[in-house]
Amino acid sequence: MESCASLIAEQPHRLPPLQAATSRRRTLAVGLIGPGRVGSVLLAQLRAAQERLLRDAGLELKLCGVAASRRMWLDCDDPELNAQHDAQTWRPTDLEQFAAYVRGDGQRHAMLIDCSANDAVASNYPYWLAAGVHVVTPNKLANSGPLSRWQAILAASQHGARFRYEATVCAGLPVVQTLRDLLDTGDQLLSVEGMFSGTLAWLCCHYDGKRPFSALVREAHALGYTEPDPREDLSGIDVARKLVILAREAGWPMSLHDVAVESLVPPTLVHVPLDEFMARLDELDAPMAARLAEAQAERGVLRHVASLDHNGRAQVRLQVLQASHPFAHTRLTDNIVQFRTQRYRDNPLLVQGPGAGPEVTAAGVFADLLRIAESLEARA
Ligand SMILES: NC(=O)C1=CN([C@@H]2O[C@H](COP(=O)(O)OP(=O)(O)OC[C@H]3O[C@@H](n4cnc5c(N)ncnc54)[C@H](O)[C@@H]3O)[C@@H](O)[C@H]2O)C=CC1
Ligand SMILES: N[C@@H](CC=O)C(=O)O
Repeated sequence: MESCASLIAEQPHRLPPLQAATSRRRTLAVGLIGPGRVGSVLLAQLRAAQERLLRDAGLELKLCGVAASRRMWLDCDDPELNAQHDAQTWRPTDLEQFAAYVRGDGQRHAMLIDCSANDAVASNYPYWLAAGVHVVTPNKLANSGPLSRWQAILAASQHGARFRYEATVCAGLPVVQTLRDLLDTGDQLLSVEGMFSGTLAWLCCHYDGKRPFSALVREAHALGYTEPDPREDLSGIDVARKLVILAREAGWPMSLHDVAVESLVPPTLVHVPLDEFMARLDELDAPMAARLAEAQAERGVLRHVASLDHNGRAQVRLQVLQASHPFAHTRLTDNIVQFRTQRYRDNPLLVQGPGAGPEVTAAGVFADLLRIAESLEARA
């Protein structure tokens, strides 16, 4: 990855018939942090949509910069600068400088998209929002981390700049927005139950004893379903974060330590470096074979299930479900979220579909960008 131009390569796209020119032309300067599996797909999606958005919606997306953990590239969208070698070579990552560059003189609309899984990046959100820069992210650490930081982010987003994070829960599925709509229209959340891990859903569907569990984890990692460190998925922490995000959305001041989590990571592998964990993945095979045998003896299936209720009870665990259970028939990376509310007390509201993978996650982030863009006033 040497140049920004190569990070956001041209994508083929079909154009719909020309529509009326827009009366509300807006420019949105965008900086992307974390061009990994999700971030690089998002860049391709944005690049592919740029011309259509300008023509059909009057929205000019200016892709101003990309920052990875050690290197950043600025001026991505400036053809004149792109033609000059120097402007396109990387420089060491400095997020303060990066944010200032994307924000510009403060007169234009600006947005930072955090596609990292990094806590230090999330710590910047209150400052970026306070400086008028919109923030969109699939990174769960801000919403499920320290309560005081999350409250600082909410406070900073009350003054104009907006913060959106739909893809933090079940990737591209409309889960956060569905809950927001229920609450904003006066409903009350009673409980949430479901399957919130695309990785664990995929592993449970594929694990029938023919291939070792470790081989399937490696495949899920290669497919981009797992977190950068798959222990986040296997330990149940990633799902616990999603429960905390939904609980806080409902106004319940919950934290990670309030969630009872069953981990599938053997204690001997919890603290080893990621490389060593991946090399020793086969240590998961015997305990998982025992869990599968238990499920088969009960004529059931293994499913990774989580729940949260209005009394603050929250848990994440691997369960044996009978074939008659609605969660037993999910496919591939399917997530299910079952909201029980005052209105949907007897017959819960369900959201279901693929809950992991770079394409669907990037699209969830992109949709957040568009919702913010819809609310922007005309400004060059
Ligand atoms: N893969 C999926 O299906 C889903 C992922 N997510 C979230 O999306 C985010 C990205 O996931 P992946 O793309 O799979 O991860 P990844 O590991 O492929 O990419 C992460 C990127 O962040 C960059 N990065 C790390 N620390 C940084 C720092 N301090 N400053 C700037 N950049 C930094 C890395 O260089 C890398 O490019 C994570 O927060 C993950 O939880 C959310 C929903 C679904
Ligand atoms: N690793 C996560 C990705 C989405 O949050 C999962 O598998 O659900």
